[in-house]
Amino acid sequence: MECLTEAERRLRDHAREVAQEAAAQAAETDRSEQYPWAMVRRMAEAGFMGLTIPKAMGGPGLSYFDAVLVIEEFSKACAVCGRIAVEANMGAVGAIMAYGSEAQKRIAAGLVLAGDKPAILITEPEAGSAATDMRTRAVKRGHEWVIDGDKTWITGGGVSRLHLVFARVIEDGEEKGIGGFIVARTGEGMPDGMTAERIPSMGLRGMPEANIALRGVVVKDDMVLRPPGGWARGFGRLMDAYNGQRVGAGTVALGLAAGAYGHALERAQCRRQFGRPIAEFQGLAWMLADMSIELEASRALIWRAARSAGPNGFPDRLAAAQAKVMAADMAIRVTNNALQVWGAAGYSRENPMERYVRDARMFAIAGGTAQVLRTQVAEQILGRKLPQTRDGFVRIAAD
Ligand SMILES: CC(C)(COP(=O)(O)OP(=O)(O)OC[C@H]1O[C@@H](n2cnc3c(N)ncnc32)[C@H](O)[C@@H]1OP(=O)(O)O)[C@@H](O)C(=O)NCCC(=O)NCCSC(=O)CCS(=O)O
Ligand SMILES: Cc1cc2nc3c(=O)[nH]c(=O)nc-3n(C[C@H](O)[C@H](O)[C@H](O)COP(=O)(O)OP(=O)(O)OC[C@H]3O[C@@H](n4cnc5c(N)ncnc54)[C@H](O)[C@@H]3O)c2cc1C
Repeated sequence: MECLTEAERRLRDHAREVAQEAAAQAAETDRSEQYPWAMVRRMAEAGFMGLTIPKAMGGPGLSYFDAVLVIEEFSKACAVCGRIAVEANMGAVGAIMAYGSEAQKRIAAGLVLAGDKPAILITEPEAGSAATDMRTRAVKRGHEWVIDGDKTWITGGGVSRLHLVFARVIEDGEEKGIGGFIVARTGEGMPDGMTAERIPSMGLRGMPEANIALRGVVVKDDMVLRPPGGWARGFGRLMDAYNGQRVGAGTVALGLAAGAYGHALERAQCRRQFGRPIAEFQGLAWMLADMSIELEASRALIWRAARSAGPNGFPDRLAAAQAKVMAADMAIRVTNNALQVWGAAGYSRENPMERYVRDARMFAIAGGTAQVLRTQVAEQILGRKLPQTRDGFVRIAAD
């Protein structure tokens, strides 16, 4: 029941083949907590970085659905590589390809096709779920902008070259809305005014997460990303693009859960207790059955969301949120049960099950928590805003 075209199947099989190399280095990447540079070079050579970059910009111009097929294969093998494939095809690069000037698109395409995984800087210490409370400011000064603020939990902070910084736009002394600012690293160090401090994390340890301080970062006017509709609608249009990354993050959750399930299925058939394979015990057989059902359901929602890319070229907001919530919650259950199938051996750091469990935990937090995304789903199906501030409904009533 795959319903893939011949080209899609070929792409998926190619990714599956290269992902075997990612599998071989996944344990060492986790142990060393080092970004897998060699594997990223391999992914770039094989054409998996910048799949969604249009042909006019030197990319293959593939779809979000094609990217999803690739991300799932890498995530089964090494979830860090899966996340790299997400940010090299969605999120910041998607926003720049949709809204950027020719020059901006060329810069982004050049970096990503050469192997860069861009970073998206939204979250702040006091503005996580409430991202619109961000305090980072970009103040217009002549033909340039000066950015000051603090971002946190920035994936790839310190290794990414291309940064898309979300900031409050201050023009003529007035606040206009939230916009995107492109900051690219040209030399070895961080861009002037930007510093990264690594945050030790539970899973996906080969991917640096960082606090990023922005102190007087200067961005030329031609590196400002101007989504259609003006600054007042800037955040919403940037989030349109971000829906692509939500689908990508859900795909990593799906892929790593599928990887853990594959190991559990094998183990259940070769491990024997009471003189027979443990798969014969109904308690485990039903656990495996539930895992397969949840995986197929998640894949169906992810594929539907990836294929939903509307006229703006991005996946549908409701479909993306539904798919991400389902995949994130599912991955926690499936990886945990897969470890259970392995018994004590699953608890050992000498096999990948405990890594899958740690790696799965982030997807119900990052990219919109499972709670916040449920509210987004509710808003879409009810067709009404559900304000989260205490005075939100009072304000709506007053309008
Ligand atoms: C959107 C929230 C921050 C809630 O904040 P507000 O209640 O202040 O905002 P809203 O009024 O709901 O929205 C403002 C504006 O944006 C539009 N919008 C919001 N979400 C979307 C969306 N998904 N798609 C399209 N448009 C969207 C909304 O319609 C309004 O537009 P107008 O002004 O009316 O035009 C909060 O709900 C939220 O999403 N919080 C989560 C923040 C988040 O996802 N952060 C991700 C950081 S990056 C990351 O984690 C990377 C991890 S990885 O990829 O693994
Ligand atoms: C591994 C990882 C990678 C990340 N990468 C990036 C990145 O590259 N770029 C970036 O900008 N950010 C990134 N983030 C940050 C991520 O987007 C935020 O962690 C997320 O949006 C939640 O914010 P918070 O952690 O501050 O939690 P909070 O917003 O403080 O939430 C704490 C708890 O309260 C709940 N909660 C909050 N508000 C509500 C509400 N209205 N209704 C119900 N429950 C609510 C949440 O669900 C959560 O359980 C990353 C985070 C992680 C863990």
